[in-house]
This record gives sequence, C-alpha cells and structure tokens, in this order.
Amino acid sequence: MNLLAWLAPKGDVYNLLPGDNDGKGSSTQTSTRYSFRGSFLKTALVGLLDELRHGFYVLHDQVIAYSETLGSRQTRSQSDWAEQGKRALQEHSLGHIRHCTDLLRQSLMCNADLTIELKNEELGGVTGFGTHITEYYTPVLCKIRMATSQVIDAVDVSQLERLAQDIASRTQEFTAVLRRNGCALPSHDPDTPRNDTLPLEGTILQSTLMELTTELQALVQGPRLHMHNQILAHVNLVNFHAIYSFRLPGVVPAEGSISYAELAGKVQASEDVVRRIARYAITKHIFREVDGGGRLAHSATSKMLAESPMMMEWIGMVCEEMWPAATQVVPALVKWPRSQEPQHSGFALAHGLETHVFDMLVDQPERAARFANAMVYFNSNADLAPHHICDAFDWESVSQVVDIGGSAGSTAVALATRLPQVSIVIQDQAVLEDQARRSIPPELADRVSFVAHDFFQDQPVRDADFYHFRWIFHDWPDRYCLKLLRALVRALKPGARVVVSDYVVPESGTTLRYKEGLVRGFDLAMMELFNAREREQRDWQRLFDEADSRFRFEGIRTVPGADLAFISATWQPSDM
Ligand SMILES: C[S@@+](CC[C@H](N)C(=O)[O-])C[C@H]1O[C@@H](n2cnc3c(N)ncnc32)[C@H](O)[C@@H]1O
Repeated sequence: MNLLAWLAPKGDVYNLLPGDNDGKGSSTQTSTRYSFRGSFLKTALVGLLDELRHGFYVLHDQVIAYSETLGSRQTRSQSDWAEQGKRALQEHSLGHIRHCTDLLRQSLMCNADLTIELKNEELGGVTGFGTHITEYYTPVLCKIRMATSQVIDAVDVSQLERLAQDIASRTQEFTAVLRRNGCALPSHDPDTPRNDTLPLEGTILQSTLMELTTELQALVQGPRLHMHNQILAHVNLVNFHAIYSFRLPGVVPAEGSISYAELAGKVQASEDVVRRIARYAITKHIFREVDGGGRLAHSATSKMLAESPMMMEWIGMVCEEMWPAATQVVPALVKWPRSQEPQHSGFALAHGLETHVFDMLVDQPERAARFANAMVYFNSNADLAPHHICDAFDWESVSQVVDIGGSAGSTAVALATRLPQVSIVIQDQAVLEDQARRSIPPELADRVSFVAHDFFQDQPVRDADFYHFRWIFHDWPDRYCLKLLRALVRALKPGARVVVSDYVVPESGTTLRYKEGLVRGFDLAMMELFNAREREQRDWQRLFDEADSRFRFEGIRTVPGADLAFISATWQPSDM
C-alpha cells in the first residue's frame, strides 16, 4: 500500500487534481472532490512540483524569447518586457517557487513536517511553515503509527530501530517544548515542580511518546511476556488499596523520611506488611527508600498523592466500589444477557443492589460524597476540565443554562466564571445539595443555583437557551437515555440547544492506540458499574432521532486539548 495513503485521515474530502486516480483503478478527470485518504499528501506534493515546473517554464520561455528578440534585432519596448514579466510573476512568483522548493525539501528530510495546515480564506491559502497543529494531527499520527506497526509486523529489526529513533527525536522535541515554556524536565525527585498542565504542543508530543514507547515495549517483550505482565498488573490494585486504606502518602512526612517501624505504628499494621506494600509501590515510582533502605520518603508520585485528596478519593472509589464490581461483570452478563436495566450490572451483583447505583447513594451520603469527589478529581485534569465547553459554542445569545446532573457544580462554576451574562441552574439529587452550595463561590451565587431534580421527570426549567448533560448518558443504557431526552420536550422552546458532553468512541484503529484504549476502558467501566456504555458517533445521532423527530442533530464538536466531545441538537418543531 502507498505509504502516503496511510498518512492522511480517513473520510474527509480534498480537491482532486485532474487526472488523479479515484482509488478504484479508474481515472477521474471530471471529479472535483476526492477522498482525503490516500490523496491529500500525494496531491500536495504533486502540486508543489507542478508549481515549480510551471514557474520554471515561464521564466525559461521569457529568457529564450528575450534572447531571440535581441538576436533578430526586433524592437520591443522595455515597458512591454516589464509588463510581461509582471504577469508571469503574478502567476508564479519567486516567493511561491521558494515556498514549493522548501516544502519539498522538508518532505524529503527524515524528520519531515507532516502537520497539515487547513486552508485559511483570509490568507488565501496557508503559510506552509512553522509549527502548526491542527485537529487532524492525532489521526495523522495514528496513521504513522499504523504504518510503522504494520511494517513492524513483518519483523524487520531495522523498523524496530527506526521506532527507537523516532522516540529519541520526539523526546528531544518534547524536552525542547518543556524548556521553551519554562516547564520542569520530568523527574521522580519530589522537589521537582509538576507539569500538571502542558501547552497543547507538549500534550500532543506526550501522547505521541506514550504511543511510541508502549509500542516499543510490546514489541520488545514479545507476546508471552507482554501478556504475562498485563495480567500480573492486577496486584497493583492490592497495593493501591493498601496505600489508600492506610493513607500512607499522608503519613510519610512531606520533608525527610520515616522508619518502617514508626510507619507501622502509625497505620496499625505490621512492619513486615508495611515494608512489603511500600517496596512494591517503589517499583512503580511511588515512594523511595533512603538511608540504606531502612526509611521511607516521598517520590514525586507519592508526594502528588499526599497533596491530592481528590485523587485519593478516586483511588478509594476504584478499590472499594469498582474493583469488587469488576469480578462480577461476566457473571452479570451471563445472568442478564442483552438487558437494558442499569441494576443488571457487575456492581449490583457485587454490592447486593436491586437499584441503580445512584439510588443507593441517596441513602449513603459518605459513599455519595466519595463519588462526587472522584468527579471533582476527574474535572481537575486539563483534558477533562469543564471549561472546554466555553470554547465549543457561540454563547452570545445564551443567557440561561440548565446543567442536568451537574453534581457539585464544576461545570456551572466554569461557565459562570467565563460567561458573565449567563445564569446556570444545577440540577442533581438532593443528597448533593450541600456539597454543591459549598462549591459555588460567593461572587457567583446570584447567577448559579442548585435545585434538586430527578432528571427522568419533566424538566421544570422552561424556555432555557441551553440544556446540558455532562457525563450523564454514559451512565445509562439506551432505553434510559431516550427517557432523559424526552423528559426535556415540554420545556423546550424552538431553537433551544441540548448538548451532551461525553466521549465519542473512535472507530477501531482511527486514533492513537493508547487514546482509543482509554475510551474503550471507560466503556468497560460503564458496563461494570451501570450496564451502560460509551457511544460512537452514529449511536449519538440515533439516540436523538429516536427520542423525538423534532430534535435536529447538529453533529459533534471537539475542542483542541479536550477529551470529551460536545454532541449537540436543537429543538425544531415543524411550526417554527
Ligand atoms: C457521572 S456523574 C456526572 C456529574 C457531572 N455532570 C460532571 O460532569 O462532573 C453523574 C451525575 O448524575 C447524577 N444523577 C444520577 N441519577 C440522577 C437522577 N435521577 N436525577 C438527577 N441526577 C442524577 C449523579 O448524582 C451524578 O452527580
């Protein structure tokens, strides 16, 4: 297969050069639109060569014609020559020819700039230079990865070396980005400042490096070791659970160290157990030993745990709520095949529930608070931060937003902070009311309010401009998602927008393997907790269409640096 064909994202269209091939073996002289896949880069490079060729011919013809004029002593005024030269340069300027030469040169270099600039109408094209990151970057990287791994499938050692070289050059780029942005270089030293948020170019390189290094590890290990190590990883949960239950990160002093005997006394466990737990953790860069191995101190990771109570809450939730549920997923699937009921889940079997998890939490405020804190932790990550929604829509005409299932108010606070004209009602279960009220800063209290509401009942806030569900639909099987949408219908005014912020599962193999793995991991976690799922683009459209034909599906928006997508529809009754 043509390598260039792999490098271009699937499904998009791009202008076709006359005479290019339609990919099915026939020549399509007349078509003006063409499959992006397999044609974009070829078209771009052929276009550059074409421009050089034409520029060269025009200049060449002019020189010949000029010398013939001189030879035959024909007379022609200087202004005629100047006029002709100007016309030729307008069509094929030297600047353009230089641009083509440089792009071709770049494309031939081993570290070619493969990022794609989108056409900019104002510029009348593209600049063609500089670091330009587009929304197509990830799919392009993915194609590179697929191209690389497909060739590696042929067990060619030199390809493995090329992967290592790629890692080396991306590492250099990554460290250059960190330096340029004043970020610390990565280290396990607890005193090194953390780079919890990176600039976008750093995040992209980080993803690329994770992809490439994971690929290298898998290949170097070979199938047997690769599998062996993956299944062994389940003991990580034993370790994390002990770290969480004994609250080890908080007990180890922020500065200095503690002896195992002292630590054991503080957490009321045997010294032997504490040492074994800590020493396993150390193999994962959590804690470190000092003074010849007799004392425990912080590493960068354990220090981060000590300083991140919300992350500890998430670890607790995983170890105490989700881990038992994980063991019961397959029994639940066997017991209730094809069920559309949320209580037919591994979680329900493991915890002896007959209701949905959220109904159980109503009577258990401590567990409810831990669930809500886990959400706060998730929302504190740059790629999951709730403020991304502000960049996904034009808010000028929006004054009233309802955040349905808005938990303790992370999204509402982010919206109200960025959009001074917007008022937001948070709706969630009454059990979250106190927590939500505490999280609303006093300066926003006149525009952000909390109302207890069951989102399966008719929506009480009528005629709002924007109804938002963030991380709600993935908690529910389709049957219930339809109910969520239909509960809105009576409140909607024409043109009202309904937005779901959730993952969109990529088509298999169309994005970085590790990124796809994250989303598919969430999909299995939703199966485990709620007999629910993450959804693909076509599933989203189908849900809106099936809920009510008056929803006009607008499509899916993404924001660079945001993991969740914004799936939107507007309410369009026929009498509008
Ligand atoms: C996964 S959390 C998402 C929270 C929030 N939207 C966010 O992005 O952080 C799901 C939320 O749905 C709420 N919820 C569950 N069942 C509900 C119901 N019947 N009515 C209203 N809220 C509900 C839960 O309390 C929880 O806050």
